[in-house]
Amino acid sequence: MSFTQQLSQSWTTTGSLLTVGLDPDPTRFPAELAGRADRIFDFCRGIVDATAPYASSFKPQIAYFAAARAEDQLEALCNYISENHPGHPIILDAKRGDIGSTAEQYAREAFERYEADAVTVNPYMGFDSVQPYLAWRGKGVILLCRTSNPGGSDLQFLKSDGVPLYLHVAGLAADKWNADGQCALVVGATFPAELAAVRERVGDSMPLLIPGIGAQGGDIPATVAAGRNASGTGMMISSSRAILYASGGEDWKVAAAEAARATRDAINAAR
Ligand SMILES: O=C(O)c1cc(=O)[nH]c(=O)n1[C@@H]1O[C@H](COP(=O)(O)O)[C@@H](O)[C@H]1O
Repeated sequence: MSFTQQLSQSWTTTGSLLTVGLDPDPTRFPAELAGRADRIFDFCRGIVDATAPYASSFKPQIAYFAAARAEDQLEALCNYISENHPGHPIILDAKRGDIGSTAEQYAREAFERYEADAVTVNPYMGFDSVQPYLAWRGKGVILLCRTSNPGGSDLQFLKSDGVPLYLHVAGLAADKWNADGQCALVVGATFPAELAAVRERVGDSMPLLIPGIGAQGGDIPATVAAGRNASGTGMMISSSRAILYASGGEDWKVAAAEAARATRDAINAAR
């Protein structure tokens, strides 16, 4: 089954458009995990099991694992999610971008080493830098379009032929690069007007990964109104810190579950 099909199925079976972002920062872990060799894996496993009933996918952020020399724990986590929550696709947030020969290695890293279902990719270097990911048939390739951070405007809002760069990216993804239906786009919840413009440009079938709710302050009703497709789906609405660190105490799993449930419900109330 392709990533897009997995995602649609997961939206239906879980009744949730929430993606739980896995950005494990050991300085914010609960005291009970102190001193454990595999504490990054243990923390993420606790979060995954607690939030799976309220989420449709998981998005591990590779930098948190690599910075802690914990890529082995990311591998173990991806295996754990596939085995224990097989209906929840894994989106590896890596934001890679490089010439084709190097991109081939990044694609192997995402799809062979970590067995991710989709990966985030920076499209700035053009089609030959994206093609090696698309060569993995059925895998999702999620291209940065209008990112959630304020500095994203520095380049993404520059106009060419009267059209901002982020809409050129949306157009390329929709019209030229999506021959096998593998493309999706990242658009921040912090920019609902641009989110609406991207949805209008790409139509109903392209999934949008939407970070920026929770810790970055994006408005959930405005996000859903701008980003949903005609069936009220089409969105992976992602939250990391607001769920992961809902409590730093003994109740960390219960608090994460409650934050995920509340976020799912707020999204569904706006659909
Ligand atoms: O690709 C992403 O996931 C991403 C794109 C973007 O435009 N903004 C953004 O915040 N992200 C990621 O989404 C997560 C947001 O985390 P929280 O702000 O804690 O929910 C981080 O892992 C970011 O790297």
